[in-house]
Amino acid sequence: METPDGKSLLVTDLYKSFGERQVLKGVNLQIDPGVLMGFVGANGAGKTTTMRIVMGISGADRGTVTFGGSHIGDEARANIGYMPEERGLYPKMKVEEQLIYFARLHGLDKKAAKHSAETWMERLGVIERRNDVLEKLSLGNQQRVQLAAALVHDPQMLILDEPFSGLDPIAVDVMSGVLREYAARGIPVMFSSHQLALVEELCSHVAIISEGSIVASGEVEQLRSEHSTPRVQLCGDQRAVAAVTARAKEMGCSVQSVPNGIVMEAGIANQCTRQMLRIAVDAGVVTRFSQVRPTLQEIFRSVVEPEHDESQREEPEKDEAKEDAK
Ligand SMILES: Nc1ncnc2c1ncn2[C@@H]1O[C@H](COP(=O)(O)OP(=O)(O)OP(=O)(O)O)[C@@H](O)[C@H]1O
Repeated sequence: METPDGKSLLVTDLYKSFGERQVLKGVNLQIDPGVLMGFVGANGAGKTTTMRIVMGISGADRGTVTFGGSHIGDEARANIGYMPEERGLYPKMKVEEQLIYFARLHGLDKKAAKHSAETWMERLGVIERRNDVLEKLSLGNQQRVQLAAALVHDPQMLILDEPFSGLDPIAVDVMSGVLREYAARGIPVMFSSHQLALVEELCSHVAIISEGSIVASGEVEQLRSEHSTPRVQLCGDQRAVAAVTARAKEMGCSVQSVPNGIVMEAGIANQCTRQMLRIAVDAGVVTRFSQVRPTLQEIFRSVVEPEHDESQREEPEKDEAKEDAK
């Protein structure tokens, strides 16, 4: 495999409307070499539209996309491994034949294409299905082949639209391992997902899109500190928990129950954490006293208003004349 030359993808101020409906309203993204970025947002927020514009499948009304500092064109896109949401393989073609075909399309010679196809079929656990037509495979296995098709040409960047949807836990591990490995090699990786816990576990960076605008982006750790209300968790026996709960309530501190304990907003509690701990220890047994870090789900909820979640609305009919059919 070639050494990547460290290119970044930069998306600047993308706008896109479908008819009267403005679906992208100034999307900005930067994915640097080695960054593994989760692209998250409610249904209809604009993830697929953004990725399709990057890949040249759909055109932007305004805005630019550069890769390695130059305006992105067909040549640069040929170096991107892309997994489209609608997938894009030939159902009646054999797995191996199909992978060799995609590798050849990207310029690999016959021998290199066969070698790469074999490597990825082996790595992704579909080598035994190499002579089966794609449609005979389970959906999860078809997705593994789809990933192989995005990787056979040794891309310099990965853009994957919901690569984890419908995968079993083993396939999730395989997919996660491959994405981590690419990022570790210095290749920028971006994928969309609704599985926030998975994104949180896997990604160094995250971008949250809501109603066509990026509402939060950056390193996951940085977002945690930017979007958190300081909170502390206290767990212990019933007496310890009851004593602290009573004191926290007296102080007007918001308290939430969790198994074997409580979480307090630290705004007030912070000033008297030692006092709280002493009250708990004096009253009973304390098994845990720690700061609570917000999950990606909580950050997501805090930046995406429920009314912006299109999954809670009626979905309007999509334009029949899909742009990619042009
Ligand atoms: N070709 C099209 N014609 C008309 N509207 C479209 C077209 N493509 C997308 N849209 C609309 O644009 C909005 C954004 O869609 P998009 O597929 O980018 O969202 P998404 O964030 O990927 O959603 P999901 O998580 O559900 O896949 C939606 O309201 C969708 O209905």
